[in-house]
Amino acid sequence: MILELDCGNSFIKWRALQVGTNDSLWGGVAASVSELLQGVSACSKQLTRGRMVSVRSDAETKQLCSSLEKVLGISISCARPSRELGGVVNGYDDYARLGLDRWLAIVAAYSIDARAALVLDLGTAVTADLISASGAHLGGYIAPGMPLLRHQLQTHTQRVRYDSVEAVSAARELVPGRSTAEAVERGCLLMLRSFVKTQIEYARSTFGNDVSLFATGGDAALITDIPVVRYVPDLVFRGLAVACP
Ligand SMILES: Nc1ncnc2c1ncn2[C@@H]1O[C@H](COP(=O)(O)OP(=O)(O)O)[C@@H](O)[C@H]1O
Ligand SMILES: CC(C)(COP(=O)(O)O)[C@@H](O)C(=O)NCCC(=O)O
Ligand SMILES: [K+]
Repeated sequence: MILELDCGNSFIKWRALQVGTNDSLWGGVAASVSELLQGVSACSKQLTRGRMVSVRSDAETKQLCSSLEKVLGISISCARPSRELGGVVNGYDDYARLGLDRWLAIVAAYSIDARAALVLDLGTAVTADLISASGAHLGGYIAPGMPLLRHQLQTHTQRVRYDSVEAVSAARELVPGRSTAEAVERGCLLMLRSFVKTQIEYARSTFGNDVSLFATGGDAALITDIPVVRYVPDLVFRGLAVACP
């Protein structure tokens, strides 16, 4: 079995796959390395190798990779930047600076549908990337995601305070908020959704209606009701399989 790891800025997503399939028998979301090891321990005996993508610093990525290799007794290959992969050409002036999670999501989107696409990834940051029908990455956008939006308000004000239980129930609707939790959660959610809708309008004005809209990331569920957005939770993992076959 192969261990796949996607190290974002907030969480490490992982899953274990039977080699040659896309069916994961185990998987999870870990906030720390110890939580990751705890989760992986259920299937660690069956692992034969691993592959990893990380947007953390080179030093942290290297350290994480080598400690996992040691503990699990497998070798782990790490996705590296490239100018071209799977028929997609990286659109950055300096291709190595494009976030690897963005790059792999783009490559995966094009491997699913070789046509023009908008790829949205909603995590710590929210990113939007455009690909032409011929596989040219046109570039993209980076904005704060939900965790950063609410955190900025809480850290730069004195009275914006509420607990996580209030936050969960506040976000169920979008009508004007009648408490701090409702006002902030709905305000941030509206910002996020407006960003996404603007990206969709831009993609349609660039490519016409012949464009696929992909969404992934831990907060993608917040926008999947927007018509024709295709939610692919494992988009980054699918790209990782192309980068590290
Ligand atoms: N099981 C989960 N554990 C943690 N966060 C989750 C989970 N499911 C959804 N989320 C949401 O995912 C967001 C983080 O998304 P993610 O794509 O993991 O970010 P990153 O790649 O930046 O680490 C959080 O804001 C949280 O609301
Ligand atoms: C934009 C990101 C911070 C998104 O990270 P995430 O929200 O998935 O943790 C990451 O892709 C990154 O660090 N990119 C490097 C800068 C760039 O893509 O231009
Ligand atoms: K992201």
